[in-house]
Amino acid sequence: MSMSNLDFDLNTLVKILDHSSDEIFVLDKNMKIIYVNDACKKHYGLDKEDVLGKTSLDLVESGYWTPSIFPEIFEKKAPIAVKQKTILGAELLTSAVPILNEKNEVEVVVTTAREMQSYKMIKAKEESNGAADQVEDPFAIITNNEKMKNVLKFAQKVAATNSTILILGESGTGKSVLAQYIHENSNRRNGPFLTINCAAIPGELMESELFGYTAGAFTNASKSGKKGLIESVEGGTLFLDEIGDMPLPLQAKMLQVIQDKKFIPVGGTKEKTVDIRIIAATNKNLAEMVENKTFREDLYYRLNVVDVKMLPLRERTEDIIPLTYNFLYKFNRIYETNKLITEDCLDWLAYYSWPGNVRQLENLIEKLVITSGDVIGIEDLPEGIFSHGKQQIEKTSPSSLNEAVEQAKREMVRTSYKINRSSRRVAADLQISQTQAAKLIREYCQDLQE
Ligand SMILES: Nc1ncnc2c1ncn2[C@@H]1O[C@H](COP(=O)(O)OP(=O)(O)OP(=O)(O)O)[C@@H](O)[C@H]1O
Repeated sequence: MSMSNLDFDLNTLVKILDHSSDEIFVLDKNMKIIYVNDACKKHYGLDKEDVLGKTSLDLVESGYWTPSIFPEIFEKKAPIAVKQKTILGAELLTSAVPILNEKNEVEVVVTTAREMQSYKMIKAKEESNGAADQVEDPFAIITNNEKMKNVLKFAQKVAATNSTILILGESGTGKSVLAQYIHENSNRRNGPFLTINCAAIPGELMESELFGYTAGAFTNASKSGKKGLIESVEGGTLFLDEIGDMPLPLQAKMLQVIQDKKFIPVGGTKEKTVDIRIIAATNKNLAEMVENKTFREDLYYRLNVVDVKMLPLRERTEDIIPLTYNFLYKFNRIYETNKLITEDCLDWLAYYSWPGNVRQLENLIEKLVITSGDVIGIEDLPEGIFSHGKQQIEKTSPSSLNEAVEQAKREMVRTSYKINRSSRRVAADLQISQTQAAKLIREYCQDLQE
């Protein structure tokens, strides 16, 4: 893209550079730092103002990073990449590229420094003897969607209280992840977090599993009785997943636990008190179940005091690509691979409707990491991904100007796509933006993928 196509001013350009997660800094011919972006703060703890105007030698001598890269680049006048360590302990992969003038002298040096995340992970894995999972925050919820960010903010607020929370949302949207997130953000975080899937425990077992039983409560009961799961969560959080599947008789007992923190074990007479917080989740329409008398109204209202809704993935499409990268990273680590994914593949993933939500995306990426070659391409994607919104394209002679334009557009996009096979190259070929190219490819070239 030529500069004349850029529709923004210098301030916007500076803003763009400041949002780069890589550090960018530029030196003049005297090794004086003439530009640096905001990433210098996270690498060295220095503000731009502390860096600009200094020479790189000043900063190396003050111990901000080591080793120095610049004397060598002025000598060799060729790009160099080295590993550096900063005063804050960040490990960087730093690449410097000299720009030479007509006399073959170094005019400026453009340097980028990127944190070596994967390197850190490998090291941590070696040091922790395989327990590398601790390095990553397992409770992080990835989202770029404003509504979901508000959900997280709200969840943080209610986490600090002791109130019961009902999480609603389709299957696979991350309800369990949110429940765990609330627990980790609450002052119960050092207590236990226990998930009970109400759909998975048979109805007749659920009562004794949850509430425990006294000695001789029923045939085959253990002689000494048994503590229930609810008691084992003392001081922590109980997550009742699929609460809509809890049998009606048990719902009354659960209501008492929520309201009074009290219950009576099966076969017992003495009430027990517990200090637990309850989070419940469902993908069912509880209000409808109340109407049909399959869910207790009083329990519904008690649960529904604080409710949180997880959005389906199709309503937060901006999360698809960050989640894809996250899962690719995760499974590359698990399977000790280094798979990459093509832009076109990402385009198709972003276009798909994901009826199984985040879980479906996660499962697909795991499968692709296991089964694809070094680069995951369109040919690795399952058929179903392309059938969403599929259009039947038939060739007919145009009966109006609009139709003729449409047909010509389609032909151009299809011809370009057959040759170029990527939205970036089609964009360059047809002189349109990549977003526009991706949209047109989706519209006109679906059959070329199959
Ligand atoms: N925002 C997210 N960031 C990272 N991983 C996520 C996110 N949301 C969901 N996941 C992952 O997606 C999978 C499905 O999430 P989860 O089990 O929480 O969904 P759910 O809504 O509870 O599903 P169900 O109703 O079927 O129990 C999990 O493996 C979870 O780790």
